[in-house]
Amino acid sequence: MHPATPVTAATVRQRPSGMPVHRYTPYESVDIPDRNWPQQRVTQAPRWLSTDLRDGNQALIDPMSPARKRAMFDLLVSMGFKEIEVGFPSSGQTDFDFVRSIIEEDAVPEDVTLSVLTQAREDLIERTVESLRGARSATVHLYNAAAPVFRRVVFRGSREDVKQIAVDGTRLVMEYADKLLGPETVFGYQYSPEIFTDTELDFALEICEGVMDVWQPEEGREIILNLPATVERSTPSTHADRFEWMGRHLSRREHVCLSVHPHNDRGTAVAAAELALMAGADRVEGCLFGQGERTGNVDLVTLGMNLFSQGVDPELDFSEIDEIRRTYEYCNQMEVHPRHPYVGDLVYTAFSGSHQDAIKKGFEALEATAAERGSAVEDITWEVPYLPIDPRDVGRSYEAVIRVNSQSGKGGVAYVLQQEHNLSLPRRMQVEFSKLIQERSDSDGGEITPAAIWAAFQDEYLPVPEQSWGRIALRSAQTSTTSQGQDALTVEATVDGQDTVLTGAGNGPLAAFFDALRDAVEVDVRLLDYVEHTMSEGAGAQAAAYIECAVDDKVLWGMGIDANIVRASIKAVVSAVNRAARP
Ligand SMILES: CC(=O)SCCNC(=O)CCNC(=O)[C@H](O)C(C)(C)COP(=O)(O)OP(=O)(O)OC[C@H]1O[C@@H](n2cnc3c(N)ncnc32)[C@H](O)[C@@H]1OP(=O)(O)O
Ligand SMILES: CC(C)C(=O)C(=O)O
Ligand SMILES: [Mg+2]
Repeated sequence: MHPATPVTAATVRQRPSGMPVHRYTPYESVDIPDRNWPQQRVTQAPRWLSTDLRDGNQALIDPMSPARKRAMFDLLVSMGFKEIEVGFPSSGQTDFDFVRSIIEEDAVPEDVTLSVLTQAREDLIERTVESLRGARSATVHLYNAAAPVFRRVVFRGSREDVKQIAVDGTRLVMEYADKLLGPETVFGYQYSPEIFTDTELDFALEICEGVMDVWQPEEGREIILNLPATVERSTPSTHADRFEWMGRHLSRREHVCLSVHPHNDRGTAVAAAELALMAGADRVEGCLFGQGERTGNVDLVTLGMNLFSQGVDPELDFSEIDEIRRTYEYCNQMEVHPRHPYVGDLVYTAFSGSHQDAIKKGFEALEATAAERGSAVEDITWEVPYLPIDPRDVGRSYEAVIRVNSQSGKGGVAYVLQQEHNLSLPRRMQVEFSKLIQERSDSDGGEITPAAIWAAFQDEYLPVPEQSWGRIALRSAQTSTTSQGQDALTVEATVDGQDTVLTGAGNGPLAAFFDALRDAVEVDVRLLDYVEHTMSEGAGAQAAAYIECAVDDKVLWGMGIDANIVRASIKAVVSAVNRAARP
């Protein structure tokens, strides 16, 4: 026996990377030992705000044109977003005009609230509120950075100074809203201490309280406090701790809509949002497919679909996910990665053998359960290995679920033949044929398309007359009964290039054919296994016959398709005999 060499800490010798680790500091944890969030579950959709037209748009090399903005806005509305951040109107004419256009063209449904972002500067606030004239429902979203480095280098002021910017900004928003907006506008307010993630918790709380003292939230007058991970710096768990801490300490909590706005710098924005919801957040801001500054905002499609896959209605419609993706790509001129959760080209595809086998069995089991219960497959709980959701629920077909390459096994090949040609190959025949496909993919490399699989299958088992090969080409077959009660068979065929009539008798048409082959063709055929099934229903239906036999000293499968099951099985024997002589 080969002596085992245990892998232990003593034998694994990783080495220091040599990278400048000393330049970075660990993120501070939160002292909240009785945290509740790990026990919580998200059982309903949060309020969603799409910031595709603001945070997403501001991160584009080429910001969206008015036409693209409009296409994005219409998409968001059609998906069911009720809060949409439509721009930064004081940034320039394009954003200002866009906000005006959707209001003036009455493109905003009654139940949709527009949100617009501004810095806490009077001229910008005035212009921002101005852009909302005539809106039915609108929120001004004011932000200023609160983190120490921003206080020091951007605002060059103390905590008190930075808090004052937020407090004054809030007062100015209220004054301009009173001055510029009429009674037709239901007006709301949102404040974000930007860089919340790097802001001391007590100061984030203090600044939010200062803002609330001005806005005076109460019954029917909520305030949205949005705590952004402007740059994601912590683990999702610490982020959740910070949300739980804020939720516990904020006054007037029942009038606060606590909102989470994760960016994805560490690649964990989705987890950060989910854990923040467990920690009490009410609302999520993000973008479709994670568009946004640097590594993006949190991906609202993944978040929503994660809820869906847990049986929670996301209250956003993803049922035509490819349509959403096309509009996203047009508007942002960005491509969705082939592995992007729920939508990428490859996310419902298995190449590897054991996955394909399990998926195929999963589909079969699902159909069997549905039949047993007398329900449609769409109405029973989804449970197919390796597929977290049914691709059809997001408008995808099963076409790409299984694709075949050199890593694929029998399951994948069998699945393709089943799906595309209604052929249910017996298990040992699957093994036989998949070896042939494997040899091909090993020698040619790359993927083997369903068309190529079918061509190989036909060539091997069902040669078409124009390209037929092998010793025997069948032309016709008739059965009758002998005086001794046996089955007699008369077969017209070309054997080794000669037109021949073969006759035989036996216990059943197959035995009769074996008898004929022994006498006239000098091959000894023994039946080992036989499987048949219909390929479709109704008149003109075809049947498939699969025969495993020993032809002289070779064991192999043959296959025949015909409207008549006897002819299908005769063809299957011919297929096996021909294959036995194929080099
Ligand atoms: C994390 C985020 O996504 S925040 C949103 C970021 N998005 C954008 O900035 C896109 C749109 N912005 C713009 O087009 C421009 O910034 C404008 C037109 C709004 C303003 O441009 P400018 O007037 O040139 O100012 P700029 O944006 O460079 O800001 C610099 C000044 O504003 C101050 N400032 C920055 N943010 C804020 C704020 N939130 N509140 C108050 N003052 C602020 C800075 O301290 C600086 O002041 P200083 O000139 O006295 O040093
Ligand atoms: C303006 C704020 C909310 C922002 O986008 C961020 O901090 O990431
Ligand atoms: Mg942001």
